[in-house]
Amino acid sequence: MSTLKVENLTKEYGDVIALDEVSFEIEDEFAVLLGESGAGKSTLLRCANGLTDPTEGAIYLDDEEITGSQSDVGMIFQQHNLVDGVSAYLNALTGSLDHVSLVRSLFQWQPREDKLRALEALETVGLLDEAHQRVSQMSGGQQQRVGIARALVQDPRLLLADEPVASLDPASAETVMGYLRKAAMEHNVTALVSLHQVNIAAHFGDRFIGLRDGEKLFDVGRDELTPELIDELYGSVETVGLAETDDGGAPEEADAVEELLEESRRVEA
Ligand SMILES: Nc1ncnc2c1ncn2[C@@H]1O[C@H](COP(=O)(O)OP(=O)(O)OP(=O)(O)O)[C@@H](O)[C@H]1O
Repeated sequence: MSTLKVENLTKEYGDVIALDEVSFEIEDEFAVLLGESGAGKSTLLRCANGLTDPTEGAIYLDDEEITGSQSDVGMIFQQHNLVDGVSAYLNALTGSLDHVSLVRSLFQWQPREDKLRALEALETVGLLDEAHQRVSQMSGGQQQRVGIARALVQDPRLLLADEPVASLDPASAETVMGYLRKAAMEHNVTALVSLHQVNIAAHFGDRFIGLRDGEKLFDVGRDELTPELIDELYGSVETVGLAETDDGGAPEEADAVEELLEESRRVEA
């Protein structure tokens, strides 16, 4: 159970305003950051992870201001950032490196509870049977699941993921997102995930925050994410490469999103 509060967050890089007074609060939710390239998604996640200092405003995790890298914030990257030559298990174990050094983890001189946590995390992402496989021999989707396990071993209060499935094929992307959501739910962790793929976002998110040119365009729940909002967020159809229907009506992806949303509402009803 955790609350992430983003308060009037502004980040400037010289003349570029990457984030402009963005505010929202998420609590025990699986929230998705949407927006086209350059909208400010990565900058917001970097501020939430303490990797970047805001120019103005602040981010709070359970009322404590985030000021610098925090061990209770787990981060999942697009390029898994794993150690290739070693097993999934040892990679997961490195999630607890705030407690002990890399050398100790490689020689497995690690507390028993950390080892158990690494195995439990691999089980959460469906990789317990592959624990001793080298990550270099795993698929991109499996590697990303190891990345999720590693973040879980940190025992985080907040999970952040920056385009975690951008480099995966659609089927693997769905699988990885399923495990990411399961990981957040099972561990009661608030999650903030940036995604390009609107259909995947609609399938997995509880909450959607749309950024455009560094400003918050919307902050809506599952029932309120409409094709019109998506259109407004991405501007022209060409911008996101969506196909327009023959009659010039709603883009095909917007229709697909609406269908997905209806389906998830039916399932929840
Ligand atoms: N270190 C930096 N120095 C200067 N400008 C930066 C830096 N990082 C980001 N920017 C600028 O800030 C704006 C927001 O970038 P950001 O990477 O947060 O967007 P994004 O939504 O994550 O885009 P993408 O989906 O392409 O990663 C962009 O105009 C970008 O060029």
